[in-house]
Amino acid sequence: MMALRRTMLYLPGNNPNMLMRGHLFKPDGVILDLEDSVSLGEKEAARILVRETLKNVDFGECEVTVRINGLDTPFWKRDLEEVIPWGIDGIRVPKVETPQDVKLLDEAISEIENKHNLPEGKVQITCLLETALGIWNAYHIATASKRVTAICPGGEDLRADLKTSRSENSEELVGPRRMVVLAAHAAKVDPLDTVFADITDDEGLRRETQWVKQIGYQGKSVIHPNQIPIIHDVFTPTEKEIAQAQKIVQAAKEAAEKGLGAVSVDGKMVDRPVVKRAEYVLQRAGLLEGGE
Ligand SMILES: CC(C)(COP(=O)(O)OP(=O)(O)OC[C@H]1O[C@@H](n2cnc3c(N)ncnc32)[C@H](O)[C@@H]1OP(=O)(O)O)[C@@H](O)C(=O)NCCC(=O)NCCSC(=O)C[C@@](O)(CC(=O)O)C(=O)O
Ligand SMILES: [Mg+2]
Repeated sequence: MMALRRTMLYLPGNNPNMLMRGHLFKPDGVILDLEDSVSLGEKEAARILVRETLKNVDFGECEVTVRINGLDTPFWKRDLEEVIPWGIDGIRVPKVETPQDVKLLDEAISEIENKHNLPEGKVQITCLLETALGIWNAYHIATASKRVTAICPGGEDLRADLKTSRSENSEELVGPRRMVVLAAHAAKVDPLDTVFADITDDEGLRRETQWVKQIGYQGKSVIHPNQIPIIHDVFTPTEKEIAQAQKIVQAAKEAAEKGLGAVSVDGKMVDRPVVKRAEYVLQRAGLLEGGE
Protein backbone atom coordinates (compact mmCIF):
# COMPACT_ATOMS: atom_id res chain seq x y z
CA MET A 1 0.00 0.00 0.00
CA MET A 2 1.04 3.59 -0.56
CA ALA A 3 3.12 4.96 2.35
CA LEU A 4 1.34 8.06 3.60
CA ARG A 5 3.27 11.16 4.61
CA ARG A 6 0.38 13.45 5.42
CA THR A 7 1.95 14.69 8.64
CA MET A 8 5.59 14.70 9.76
CA LEU A 9 5.79 15.96 13.37
CA TYR A 10 8.93 17.76 14.53
CA LEU A 11 10.18 16.66 17.94
CA PRO A 12 12.77 19.08 19.37
CA GLY A 13 15.92 17.04 20.09
CA ASN A 14 16.43 18.61 23.51
CA ASN A 15 12.95 17.83 24.84
CA PRO A 16 12.64 14.32 26.34
CA ASN A 17 8.87 14.58 26.84
CA MET A 18 8.20 15.45 23.19
CA LEU A 19 10.76 12.94 21.89
CA MET A 20 9.18 10.10 23.83
CA ARG A 21 5.51 10.99 23.32
CA GLY A 22 5.30 12.57 19.86
CA HIS A 23 4.37 9.35 18.03
CA LEU A 24 1.42 8.79 20.40
CA PHE A 25 -0.40 11.64 18.62
CA LYS A 26 -0.39 9.38 15.52
CA PRO A 27 1.35 11.49 12.89
CA ASP A 28 2.41 9.53 9.79
CA GLY A 29 6.00 10.35 10.69
CA VAL A 30 8.18 11.93 13.36
CA ILE A 31 11.25 14.09 12.77
CA LEU A 32 13.66 14.04 15.69
CA ASP A 33 15.26 17.44 15.31
CA LEU A 34 18.92 18.25 15.92
CA GLU A 35 18.87 21.49 13.92
CA ASP A 36 16.95 24.69 14.56
CA SER A 37 14.91 23.65 17.60
CA VAL A 38 18.20 23.00 19.44
CA SER A 39 20.46 25.89 20.51
CA LEU A 40 24.17 25.80 19.70
CA GLY A 41 25.11 25.10 23.32
CA GLU A 42 22.86 22.02 23.44
CA LYS A 43 23.90 20.28 20.22
CA GLU A 44 26.01 17.56 21.90
CA ALA A 45 23.46 16.82 24.64
CA ALA A 46 20.58 16.70 22.12
CA ARG A 47 22.48 14.25 19.94
CA ILE A 48 22.88 11.89 22.89
CA LEU A 49 19.23 12.30 23.87
CA VAL A 50 18.06 11.59 20.31
CA ARG A 51 20.32 8.52 20.09
CA GLU A 52 18.97 7.16 23.37
CA THR A 53 15.40 7.83 22.23
CA LEU A 54 16.02 5.89 19.03
CA LYS A 55 17.44 3.00 21.03
CA ASN A 56 14.62 2.84 23.54
CA VAL A 57 11.35 4.06 22.04
CA ASP A 58 9.12 1.90 19.86
CA PHE A 59 7.66 4.35 17.34
CA GLY A 60 5.14 1.81 16.05
CA GLU A 61 3.88 2.56 12.56
CA CYS A 62 5.47 6.03 12.39
CA GLU A 63 8.13 6.76 9.83
CA VAL A 64 11.21 7.84 11.80
CA THR A 65 13.42 10.58 10.41
CA VAL A 66 16.17 12.62 12.04
CA ARG A 67 16.83 16.19 10.95
CA ILE A 68 20.59 16.64 11.14
CA ASN A 69 22.46 19.92 11.23
CA GLY A 70 23.36 21.57 7.93
CA LEU A 71 26.27 20.45 5.78
CA ASP A 72 27.91 23.83 6.42
CA THR A 73 28.16 23.14 10.17
CA PRO A 74 30.70 21.12 12.18
CA PHE A 75 27.89 18.86 13.52
CA TRP A 76 26.34 16.90 10.65
CA LYS A 77 28.80 13.98 10.38
CA ARG A 78 28.64 13.23 14.10
CA ASP A 79 24.85 13.52 13.89
CA LEU A 80 24.80 10.82 11.20
CA GLU A 81 27.20 8.54 13.06
CA GLU A 82 25.06 8.59 16.19
CA VAL A 83 21.65 8.03 14.59
CA ILE A 84 22.07 5.79 11.55
CA PRO A 85 22.95 2.59 13.44
CA TRP A 86 19.56 2.62 15.21
CA GLY A 87 17.28 1.62 12.35
CA ILE A 88 15.89 5.00 11.29
CA ASP A 89 13.95 5.31 8.04
CA GLY A 90 15.55 8.52 6.87
CA ILE A 91 17.56 11.67 7.29
CA ARG A 92 16.04 15.11 6.74
CA VAL A 93 18.78 17.47 5.67
CA PRO A 94 18.29 21.23 5.98
CA LYS A 95 19.33 24.00 3.60
CA VAL A 96 20.28 21.80 0.65
CA GLU A 97 21.41 23.99 -2.24
CA THR A 98 23.05 21.78 -4.88
CA PRO A 99 23.11 18.16 -6.12
CA GLN A 100 26.69 18.00 -4.79
CA ASP A 101 25.31 18.48 -1.25
CA VAL A 102 23.14 15.38 -1.74
CA LYS A 103 26.05 13.34 -3.15
CA LEU A 104 28.22 14.27 -0.16
CA LEU A 105 25.49 13.18 2.22
CA ASP A 106 24.77 9.99 0.28
CA GLU A 107 28.45 8.95 0.49
CA ALA A 108 28.65 9.71 4.20
CA ILE A 109 25.52 7.62 4.87
CA SER A 110 26.88 4.72 2.77
CA GLU A 111 30.13 4.76 4.76
CA ILE A 112 28.25 4.45 8.04
CA GLU A 113 25.92 1.75 6.68
CA ASN A 114 28.94 -0.28 5.55
CA LYS A 115 30.77 0.22 8.84
CA HIS A 116 27.76 -1.18 10.73
CA ASN A 117 26.95 -3.94 8.22
CA LEU A 118 23.61 -2.32 7.40
CA PRO A 119 22.01 -2.84 3.97
CA GLU A 120 23.38 -0.06 1.75
CA GLY A 121 20.78 2.39 0.44
CA LYS A 122 18.04 1.74 2.99
CA VAL A 123 18.26 5.14 4.70
CA GLN A 124 16.23 7.65 2.71
CA ILE A 125 16.89 11.36 2.34
CA THR A 126 14.37 14.20 2.57
CA CYS A 127 15.82 17.49 1.34
CA LEU A 128 14.70 20.80 2.81
CA LEU A 129 15.06 23.57 0.26
CA GLU A 130 15.32 26.77 2.24
CA THR A 131 17.20 29.22 0.06
CA ALA A 132 16.55 30.69 -3.36
CA LEU A 133 19.42 28.59 -4.73
CA GLY A 134 18.01 25.39 -3.26
CA ILE A 135 14.58 26.09 -4.77
CA TRP A 136 16.14 26.92 -8.14
CA ASN A 137 18.00 23.57 -8.14
CA ALA A 138 15.06 21.54 -6.85
CA TYR A 139 14.82 18.99 -9.69
CA HIS A 140 18.58 18.35 -9.79
CA ILE A 141 18.64 17.94 -6.01
CA ALA A 142 15.69 15.53 -6.09
CA THR A 143 17.40 13.37 -8.72
CA ALA A 144 20.94 13.50 -7.28
CA SER A 145 20.59 10.21 -5.39
CA LYS A 146 18.19 7.26 -5.30
CA ARG A 147 17.95 7.86 -1.58
CA VAL A 148 16.01 11.10 -2.06
CA THR A 149 12.33 10.29 -1.58
CA ALA A 150 10.96 13.73 -0.69
CA ILE A 151 11.70 17.44 -1.08
CA CYS A 152 10.17 20.25 0.97
CA PRO A 153 10.30 24.01 0.94
CA GLY A 154 11.46 25.36 4.31
CA GLY A 155 9.24 28.42 4.59
CA GLU A 156 10.74 30.15 7.58
CA ASP A 157 14.34 30.08 6.36
CA LEU A 158 13.22 30.83 2.84
CA ARG A 159 11.52 34.04 3.95
CA ALA A 160 14.82 35.09 5.51
CA ASP A 161 16.78 34.26 2.34
CA LEU A 162 14.22 36.07 0.19
CA LYS A 163 14.50 39.09 2.51
CA THR A 164 10.77 39.12 3.09
CA SER A 165 8.44 38.35 5.98
CA ARG A 166 5.45 36.14 6.77
CA SER A 167 2.30 37.63 5.21
CA GLU A 168 -1.26 36.57 6.00
CA ASN A 169 -1.63 34.31 2.97
CA SER A 170 2.08 33.49 2.60
CA GLU A 171 2.05 35.07 -0.83
CA GLU A 172 5.85 35.25 -0.70
CA LEU A 173 5.95 31.41 -0.83
CA VAL A 174 3.59 30.86 -3.78
CA GLY A 175 6.37 30.69 -6.40
CA PRO A 176 8.78 28.53 -4.37
CA ARG A 177 6.01 26.13 -3.36
CA ARG A 178 4.97 25.71 -6.99
CA MET A 179 8.57 25.17 -8.12
CA VAL A 180 9.14 22.48 -5.48
CA VAL A 181 5.92 20.61 -6.23
CA LEU A 182 6.66 20.62 -9.95
CA ALA A 183 10.24 19.44 -9.43
CA ALA A 184 9.12 16.72 -7.03
CA HIS A 185 6.58 15.24 -9.43
CA ALA A 186 9.06 15.46 -12.32
CA ALA A 187 11.61 13.58 -10.19
CA LYS A 188 8.98 11.14 -8.83
CA VAL A 189 9.62 11.99 -5.19
CA ASP A 190 7.12 13.20 -2.58
CA PRO A 191 6.44 16.94 -2.33
CA LEU A 192 5.90 17.73 1.37
CA ASP A 193 4.98 21.20 2.49
CA THR A 194 6.55 23.43 5.13
CA VAL A 195 5.24 24.08 8.65
CA PHE A 196 2.35 26.38 9.60
CA ALA A 197 3.76 28.46 12.43
CA ASP A 198 0.60 29.79 14.14
CA ILE A 199 -0.40 26.86 16.33
CA THR A 200 -3.61 28.61 17.45
CA ASP A 201 -5.01 29.34 13.96
CA ASP A 202 -6.86 26.14 13.00
CA GLU A 203 -8.83 27.78 10.19
CA GLY A 204 -5.67 29.26 8.65
CA LEU A 205 -3.98 25.86 8.82
CA ARG A 206 -6.95 24.18 7.13
CA ARG A 207 -7.03 26.81 4.36
CA GLU A 208 -3.29 26.54 3.70
CA THR A 209 -3.40 22.72 3.72
CA GLN A 210 -6.33 22.67 1.27
CA TRP A 211 -4.40 24.97 -1.06
CA VAL A 212 -1.15 22.99 -0.99
CA LYS A 213 -3.09 19.75 -1.53
CA GLN A 214 -4.82 21.34 -4.51
CA ILE A 215 -1.49 22.24 -6.14
CA GLY A 216 -0.13 18.72 -5.67
CA TYR A 217 1.52 18.39 -2.24
CA GLN A 218 1.13 15.08 -0.43
CA GLY A 219 1.66 16.17 3.15
CA LYS A 220 2.97 18.79 5.51
CA SER A 221 5.49 19.19 8.29
CA VAL A 222 3.93 19.80 11.69
CA ILE A 223 5.10 21.52 14.87
CA HIS A 224 2.21 20.85 17.28
CA PRO A 225 0.04 17.74 17.84
CA ASN A 226 -3.16 19.80 17.48
CA GLN A 227 -2.30 20.34 13.82
CA ILE A 228 -2.33 16.60 13.00
CA PRO A 229 -6.10 15.86 12.82
CA ILE A 230 -6.74 18.96 10.67
CA ILE A 231 -4.10 17.99 8.13
CA HIS A 232 -5.16 14.33 8.11
CA ASP A 233 -8.71 15.43 7.49
CA VAL A 234 -7.67 17.49 4.45
CA PHE A 235 -5.37 14.84 2.97
CA THR A 236 -7.68 11.87 3.55
CA PRO A 237 -10.22 11.26 0.77
CA THR A 238 -13.82 11.77 1.91
CA GLU A 239 -16.47 9.03 1.52
CA LYS A 240 -17.99 11.05 -1.31
CA GLU A 241 -14.63 11.27 -3.13
CA ILE A 242 -14.07 7.54 -2.64
CA ALA A 243 -17.55 6.64 -3.94
CA GLN A 244 -17.04 8.85 -7.00
CA ALA A 245 -13.59 7.35 -7.66
CA GLN A 246 -15.00 3.81 -7.41
CA LYS A 247 -17.76 4.73 -9.84
CA ILE A 248 -15.21 6.10 -12.34
CA VAL A 249 -12.90 3.09 -12.07
CA GLN A 250 -15.85 0.72 -12.50
CA ALA A 251 -17.18 2.66 -15.52
CA ALA A 252 -13.72 2.62 -17.12
CA LYS A 253 -13.43 -1.14 -16.54
CA GLU A 254 -16.79 -1.78 -18.16
CA ALA A 255 -15.85 0.53 -21.08
CA ALA A 256 -12.57 -1.31 -21.61
CA GLU A 257 -14.42 -4.63 -21.71
CA LYS A 258 -16.53 -3.19 -24.53
CA GLY A 259 -13.41 -1.87 -26.29
CA LEU A 260 -14.23 1.80 -25.57
CA GLY A 261 -11.60 4.40 -24.52
CA ALA A 262 -13.72 7.24 -23.15
CA VAL A 263 -17.13 7.08 -21.46
CA SER A 264 -19.19 9.54 -19.49
CA VAL A 265 -20.02 9.40 -15.78
CA ASP A 266 -22.64 11.84 -14.46
CA GLY A 267 -22.43 13.74 -17.72
CA LYS A 268 -18.65 14.24 -17.56
CA MET A 269 -16.04 12.68 -19.80
CA VAL A 270 -13.98 9.91 -18.22
CA ASP A 271 -10.78 9.08 -20.06
CA ARG A 272 -7.42 7.69 -18.97
CA PRO A 273 -6.22 10.76 -16.95
CA VAL A 274 -9.53 10.92 -15.09
CA VAL A 275 -9.20 7.22 -14.25
CA LYS A 276 -5.62 7.77 -13.07
CA ARG A 277 -6.80 10.50 -10.69
CA ALA A 278 -9.57 8.26 -9.40
CA GLU A 279 -7.06 5.44 -8.83
CA TYR A 280 -4.85 7.85 -6.91
CA VAL A 281 -7.78 8.70 -4.60
CA LEU A 282 -8.34 4.99 -3.95
CA GLN A 283 -4.62 4.43 -3.32
CA ARG A 284 -4.59 7.29 -0.78
CA ALA A 285 -7.61 5.70 0.88
CA GLY A 286 -5.78 2.37 1.10
CA LEU A 287 -8.32 0.69 -1.21
CA LEU A 288 -6.06 0.04 -4.17
CA GLU A 289 -2.55 -1.36 -4.46
CA GLY A 290 0.13 0.69 -6.18
CA GLY A 291 1.33 4.27 -6.19
CA GLU A 292 4.81 5.59 -5.48
C1 LIG B 1 5.46 25.48 19.61
C2 LIG B 1 5.69 24.76 20.90
C3 LIG B 1 6.88 25.37 21.66
C4 LIG B 1 4.44 24.89 21.79
O1 LIG B 1 4.65 24.07 22.93
P1 LIG B 1 3.77 24.11 24.20
O2 LIG B 1 4.31 23.13 25.18
O3 LIG B 1 3.61 25.53 24.64
O4 LIG B 1 2.39 23.60 23.65
P2 LIG B 1 1.19 22.97 24.44
O5 LIG B 1 -0.04 23.33 23.70
O6 LIG B 1 1.23 23.31 25.88
O7 LIG B 1 1.45 21.40 24.28
C5 LIG B 1 0.49 20.44 24.63
C6 LIG B 1 1.13 19.09 24.75
O8 LIG B 1 1.65 18.73 23.46
C7 LIG B 1 3.04 18.47 23.58
N1 LIG B 1 3.67 18.94 22.36
C8 LIG B 1 3.67 20.19 21.85
N2 LIG B 1 4.38 20.23 20.71
C9 LIG B 1 4.87 18.99 20.51
C10 LIG B 1 5.67 18.41 19.54
N3 LIG B 1 6.17 19.11 18.52
N4 LIG B 1 5.96 17.11 19.63
C11 LIG B 1 5.49 16.37 20.65
N5 LIG B 1 4.71 16.87 21.64
C12 LIG B 1 4.41 18.16 21.54
C13 LIG B 1 3.50 19.28 24.80
O9 LIG B 1 4.69 18.74 25.32
C14 LIG B 1 2.32 19.08 25.70
O10 LIG B 1 2.42 17.79 26.26
P3 LIG B 1 2.08 17.54 27.82
O11 LIG B 1 2.90 18.52 28.59
O12 LIG B 1 2.50 16.12 28.05
O13 LIG B 1 0.61 17.79 27.92
C15 LIG B 1 5.92 23.23 20.63
O14 LIG B 1 4.78 22.75 20.01
C16 LIG B 1 7.19 22.90 19.90
O15 LIG B 1 8.25 22.96 20.45
N6 LIG B 1 7.03 22.48 18.63
C17 LIG B 1 8.13 22.07 17.79
C18 LIG B 1 8.99 23.27 17.37
C19 LIG B 1 10.06 22.80 16.42
O16 LIG B 1 10.41 21.64 16.38
N7 LIG B 1 10.60 23.71 15.61
C20 LIG B 1 11.58 23.37 14.61
C21 LIG B 1 10.95 22.80 13.40
S1 LIG B 1 10.21 23.98 12.32
C22 LIG B 1 11.55 24.65 11.50
O17 LIG B 1 12.65 24.39 11.78
C23 LIG B 1 11.26 25.59 10.37
C24 LIG B 1 11.75 25.04 9.01
O18 LIG B 1 13.10 24.69 9.04
C25 LIG B 1 10.96 23.83 8.82
C26 LIG B 1 10.18 23.20 7.74
O19 LIG B 1 9.35 23.81 7.11
O20 LIG B 1 10.22 21.92 7.68
C27 LIG B 1 11.64 26.23 8.05
O21 LIG B 1 12.67 26.87 7.78
O22 LIG B 1 10.50 26.54 7.66
MG1 LIG C 1 14.52 25.88 8.39
